Amino acid sequence: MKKSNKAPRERTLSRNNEQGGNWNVVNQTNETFEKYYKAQEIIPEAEWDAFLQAFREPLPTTFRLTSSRPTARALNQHIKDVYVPFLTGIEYEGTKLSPPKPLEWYPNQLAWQLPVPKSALRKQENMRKFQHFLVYETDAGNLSRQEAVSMIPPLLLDVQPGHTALDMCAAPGSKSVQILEALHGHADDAKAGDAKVPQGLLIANDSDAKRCHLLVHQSLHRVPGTGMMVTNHDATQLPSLRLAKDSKTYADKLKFTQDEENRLLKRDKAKLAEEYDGLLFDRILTDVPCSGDGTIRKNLGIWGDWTPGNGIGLHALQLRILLRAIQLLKPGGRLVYSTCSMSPMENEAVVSAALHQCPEMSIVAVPDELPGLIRRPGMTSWKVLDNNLEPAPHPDAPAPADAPEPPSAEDVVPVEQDNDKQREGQHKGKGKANSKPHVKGARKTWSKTLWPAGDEKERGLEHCLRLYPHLQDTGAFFVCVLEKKADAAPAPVADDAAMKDEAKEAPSTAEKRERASSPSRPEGEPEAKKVKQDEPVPELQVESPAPAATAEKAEGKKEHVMGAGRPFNEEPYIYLPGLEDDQVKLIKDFFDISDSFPFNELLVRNAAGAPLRSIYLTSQLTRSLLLSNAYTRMRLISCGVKLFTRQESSKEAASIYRCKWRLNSEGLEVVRPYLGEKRILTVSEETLRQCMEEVSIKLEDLKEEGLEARMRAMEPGSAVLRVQNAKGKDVEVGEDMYLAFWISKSSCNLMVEKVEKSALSLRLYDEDVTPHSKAKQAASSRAASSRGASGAATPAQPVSGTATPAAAAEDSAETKVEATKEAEKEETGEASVEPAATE
Ligand SMILES: C[S@@+](CC[C@H](N)C(=O)[O-])C[C@H]1O[C@@H](n2cnc3c(N)ncnc32)[C@H](O)[C@@H]1O
Repeated sequence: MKKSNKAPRERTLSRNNEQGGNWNVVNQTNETFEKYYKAQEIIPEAEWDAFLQAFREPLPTTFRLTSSRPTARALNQHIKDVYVPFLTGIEYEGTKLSPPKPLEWYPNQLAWQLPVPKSALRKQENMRKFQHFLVYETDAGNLSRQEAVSMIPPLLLDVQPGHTALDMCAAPGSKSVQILEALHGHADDAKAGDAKVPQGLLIANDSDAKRCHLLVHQSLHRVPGTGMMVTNHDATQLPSLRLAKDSKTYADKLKFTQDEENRLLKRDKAKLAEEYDGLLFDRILTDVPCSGDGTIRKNLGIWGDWTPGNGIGLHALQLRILLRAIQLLKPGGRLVYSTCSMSPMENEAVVSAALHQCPEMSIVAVPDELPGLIRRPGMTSWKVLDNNLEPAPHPDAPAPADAPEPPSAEDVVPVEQDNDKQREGQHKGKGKANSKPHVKGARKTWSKTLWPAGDEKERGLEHCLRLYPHLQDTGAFFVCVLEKKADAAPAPVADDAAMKDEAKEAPSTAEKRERASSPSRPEGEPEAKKVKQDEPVPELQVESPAPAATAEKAEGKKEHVMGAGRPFNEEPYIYLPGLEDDQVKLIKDFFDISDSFPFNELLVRNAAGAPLRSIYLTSQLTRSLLLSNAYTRMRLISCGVKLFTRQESSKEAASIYRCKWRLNSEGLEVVRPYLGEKRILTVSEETLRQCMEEVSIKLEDLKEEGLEARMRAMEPGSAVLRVQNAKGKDVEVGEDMYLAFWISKSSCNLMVEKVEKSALSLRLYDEDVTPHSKAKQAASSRAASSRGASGAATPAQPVSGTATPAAAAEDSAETKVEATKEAEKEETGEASVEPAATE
């Protein structure tokens, strides 16, 4: 690992401004942190210095390729052929850099590590090309920048194509993307001629609605999945979804209406069980909100904020989330519990308490999975210490009157380990989670579940994985793989079926009952007993306010009420009547789509249920779910893949096009195996380059011989460009490349998002030849020359915590705000693809 040249215990907090000022320095020490973890003996004494020193080093840059994409292999080769030599020998802070190397434990070596922080990529002129490569390929969905340790939980989840998977706390979504990739299968495993919409299901859930939208636009849009749904629930109260046993139940339905939901409300359980199963999952990820001290290498503010109470405050919420996950897991199913924290209060204590309450669960030892990954065993004993590092008062022992109260989640702001924007100095914990001194009359006791039960060895707690920064130059992480006995009691039908439409109605009696008995048990209730399948968790040994309140407060939105009763204003998804719909019929005919395409799984998103702007595709299972549950009860934020968008054009131009629907790039992969040759144009690499360089090309200007005639012979409208075995400057794509295209009466153009086009250009030609990039370059040189002419002075030193405009611009690219905006434009019909040529 590269050692920093700076004073060992200080690091620049804010991004350096490009003019070279250092303006804020963090003291990277915290005596309580050190004493606490020493007392917990989380690391052998001999490793202590290396452990601590590693936390003070900046985190290397890591990224992984989208394994389900056909581009994965070629792109990996491109990195080896182009970027490894390019980065070899580059100097950073006076030291020659070692080039990127694959993470040896990552399957097929599709993940990479570069021993410089992300901020260095931004700052260093000679690394910019690589930085642009990362930004563009990320936006194009071909790679994800993600912390190395954060890649581990989804890998250990062992998701297989066809599984039903649930990600309980999913935003911003890097792990959901990995799960989706696994559901789709590795691109190399796909057989030629495979013409199948991938089956399987991922429900990615998060309690924060804004973060759910981020999840859709920043992450999931990169790996479009027909079996993908995003929901917005408090994970401790995630409703059990119904699944009709017989597809006849919904055969004629296009929408599950509120009336039907209300009718179901009146059914008794037995009748309901005759018709519906409760949906259970093969795989569940619980990457719970946590205090996040494992991210201290990038969240420098934690150095100042850290207290033992931060971890203790979230223990109750974490346990409730895990218990709800266990209820929703299929017998024989696998569950991964993970945090980016090191405190045993958030890790082993949570797992141990869940195992005690759920004897059908056990820890899976995974020593042979991810060979090459250096891990340390889970702890089998630990101490519960208050903020003064004194033993906390056990609830069974008489506590002195001045004993401190336990910290609660209200006082902690969880850290999101995959937030691209580093919270340097902005960690909001601010050390608030201090165990409060006892206030007369309002005494809270410490939860028993914080303490080891004494049988941690027998329960196999050492099979948990602890990842530490000095082992492989990563952040710290905790991962536990659990499985449910195959012969565990089968789940009864979802008994929360009686929940009413949360958007419009006051909570029903059933809801109130559910909430009262759900994992948010208020303090003072009796001891826990075995949790039964698919019932709200009845009794837990946890003490803290209801999670609905705690999680939101933890997110800093005190007025916001989570869960049932919270407003829900999303548009409904409604299925089209398949080939009975005129527009679907037209699309089938125009694109020559084969009869085997699942036309009944096409749906739209508007209350009228009409194909107005976009047409989506879901998997069969998603369709069954949507037709078995009111979407408001599911709190469905997003689902499926957008396949077709109506191309708006002037009235005059519109008369030219018989079919105004264009194929979306994101849906092309899904629909392509079903397309006949009618709308596919095979072109040369020269034509591809010409299309990349120009916004729109007049047909007579096409250089490829005979191409103009071929295009004129086609009906105007959406088409697909095929470049066979495309080769670029240094790269052999090795696959046929398919790109969305538009042919008008006298011109044509690619229908590919600007960023995706730039990514492709960089990969093929080693430069961005797109008009978008040329325009940007021209604008920046105009700006530079006008600055030169006006003799502008060096900008004033920015105040602490703000970034220079250049850094801010890079940031926004990195946090993909732009991508979000683009995606939103797509939603509103303002497509970010190059406009179709007008007539
Ligand atoms: C550690 S982050 C998850 C990171 C995510 N798995 C990833 O890889 O991108 C924790 C997430 O839990 C969410 N969260 C907090 N309380 C929750 C609750 N009660 N139910 C569901 N999600 C919750 C937060 O909004 C946050 O997005």
